[in-house]
Amino acid sequence: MDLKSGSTSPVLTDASSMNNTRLGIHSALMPYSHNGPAFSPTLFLTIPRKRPGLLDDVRSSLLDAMKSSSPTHNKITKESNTETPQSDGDLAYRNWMFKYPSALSSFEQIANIANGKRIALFLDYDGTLSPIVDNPELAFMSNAMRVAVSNVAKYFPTAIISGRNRDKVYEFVGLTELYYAGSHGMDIMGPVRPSNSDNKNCIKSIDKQGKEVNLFQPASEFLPMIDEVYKSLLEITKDIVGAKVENNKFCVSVHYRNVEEKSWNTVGHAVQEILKEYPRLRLTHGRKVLEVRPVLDWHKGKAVEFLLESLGLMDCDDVLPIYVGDDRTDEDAFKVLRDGKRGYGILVSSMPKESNAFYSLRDPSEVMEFLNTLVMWKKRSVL
Ligand SMILES: O=P(O)(O)OC[C@H]1O[C@H](O[C@H]2O[C@H](CO)[C@@H](O)[C@H](O)[C@H]2O)[C@H](O)[C@@H](O)[C@@H]1O
Repeated sequence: MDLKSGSTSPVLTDASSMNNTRLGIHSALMPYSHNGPAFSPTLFLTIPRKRPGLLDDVRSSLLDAMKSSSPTHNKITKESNTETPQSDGDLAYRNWMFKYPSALSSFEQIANIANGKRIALFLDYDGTLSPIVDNPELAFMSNAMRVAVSNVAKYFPTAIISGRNRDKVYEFVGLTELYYAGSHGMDIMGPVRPSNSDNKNCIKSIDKQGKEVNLFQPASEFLPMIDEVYKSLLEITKDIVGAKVENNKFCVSVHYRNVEEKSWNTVGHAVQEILKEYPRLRLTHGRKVLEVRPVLDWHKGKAVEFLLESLGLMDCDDVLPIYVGDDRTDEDAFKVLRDGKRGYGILVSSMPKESNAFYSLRDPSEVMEFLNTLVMWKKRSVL
């Protein structure tokens, strides 16, 4: 693969730095960017030096970030599997939807733009295909959702891009016809292409069906380090009631969803203590989860570009990538699509929040409806 100089910021997406310019005409109507994939000559980020004496600031800002990492885990309603907004919140949500219209009510607009184009679909897993639940081991997707994903994959190349261990997300989804990227895109199983044959991070492998595939693991050298950190995190958090550490192969998740709020500081502090020993690892945030990952210029947005390239869809004017996700880490993918003026990010959220996405869906049940609508539209258009 051709490694070109990177244009994507290595800094985690921050609402205040987002380009919120809402274009009168959707950027997907504009010509595609022909800049090619934004791969850095070196994948490593520059580690910013912290000024000494800022530890307290760092700690309190970590706690603030932990508090704002996910809407309060309100009771999940049986019908919609959503974290129900308050009634004030409803008004705020409706106002927010002017900026991020529903991908369902805007479907006709999306379909008009997609007309004559090949859609490539990228789906996050947790909070997008499966509802957010207290126990990450039980975050199953429904059978109806599985059927919807399977149907959509019959018409469009479809990939799941998750923060989880790739094997784990495959176990949850269980569909062989998809492409899978785990560890926030640091573990991609995709098709073999001549373009990736000379990339040192790519190896040919055989998938569970015996098909030759390409395995892209840009963080492979971090594997022993991540294992070590996983064990240390298990040890250091073992007395924090409700804390859960998950090994996601090239990153580690430290869940605090089930930890009493008064102990969140203890969780954050424990993770920071471990990280002091590992300057080549960094901390990012998900929904009530702290994630430890390599200081590597690689994220879900780069994974989208990598997959588009691997599928031979990268520099094609007639390809429309759509990425559906709910989390901060999905913002990297939304940003890549927005900055590249190629396609749509769809944010799954039942709460207003700033995003680089163009459209919104409220919860996984709306994601399923959107997937089914895409399939119906495609079926009609091929008649
Ligand atoms: O990229 P994703 O597929 O969205 O994965 C992100 C993280 O998802 C999981 O954690 C989240 O979902 C859990 C189950 O609903 C929930 O309990 C937790 O609070 C959420 O943060 C997963 O367990 C993590 O490893 C992923 O990184």
